[in-house]
Amino acid sequence: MNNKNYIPDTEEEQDGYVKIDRYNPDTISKIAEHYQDILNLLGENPQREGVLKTPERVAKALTFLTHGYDLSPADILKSAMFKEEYSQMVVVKDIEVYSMCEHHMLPFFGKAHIAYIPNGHIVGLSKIPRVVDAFARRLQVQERLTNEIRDCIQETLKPIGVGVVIECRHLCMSMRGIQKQNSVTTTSAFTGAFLHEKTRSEFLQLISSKLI
Ligand SMILES: Nc1nc2c(ncn2[C@@H]2O[C@H](COP(=O)(O)OP(=O)(O)OP(=O)(O)O)[C@@H](O)[C@H]2O)c(=O)[nH]1
Ligand SMILES: [Zn+2]
Repeated sequence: MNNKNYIPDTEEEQDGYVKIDRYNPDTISKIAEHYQDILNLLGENPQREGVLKTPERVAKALTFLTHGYDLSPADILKSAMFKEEYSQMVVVKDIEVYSMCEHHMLPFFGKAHIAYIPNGHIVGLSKIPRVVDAFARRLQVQERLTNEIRDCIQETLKPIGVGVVIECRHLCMSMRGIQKQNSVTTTSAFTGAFLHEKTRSEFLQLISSKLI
């Protein structure tokens, strides 16, 4: 897998990535200590009752919000692949996405729509949103998130093609910076059959239809 965000299996594969003991109390309290300083630097009184436990809360929240670093999306898919002769498009749409932009560490959130055409194997449906989460719960840009999901499904399940569309709002563009409240960013990534107009149109039509 040509992807630097994957959790490496061996030391040699690490390529600069440090695996941390995410839920270790020492790690949480180290992060919390930094947040105590940050509160001070921001003009808050860290001893004020309401924010006394805030550094620890933030540390726990950030630990959760980045837990994707500990997951191997390929292994998630491999855990539920089944031999099946279904050869039509499988679409899982409206998957909630919560991620954080790597530039400002502010949330971006929205929906992912994912499709693949099986090539002898299908995957457990829940594994697709799990793969989305495994990549989203890291510091990201929407474009890389989109490509990583596509590449993981293509390389692991080896389907006839994969389609990924993600639509998100970025808080770094609404709460601050340019302060545009209604802009939505759409990204897409395709492989195989989805590179052809007809298949791609079917996918785009299915994700925009309201069947239920
Ligand atoms: N392409 C892309 N850009 C992103 C994403 N999330 C945030 N950004 C952008 O990252 C850019 C960082 O630009 P900089 O000029 O270094 O940062 P900045 O001074 O805070 O920029 P402004 O947001 O324009 O105030 C901004 O244009 C953000 O809108 C993303 O998922 N994809
Ligand atoms: Zn940002």
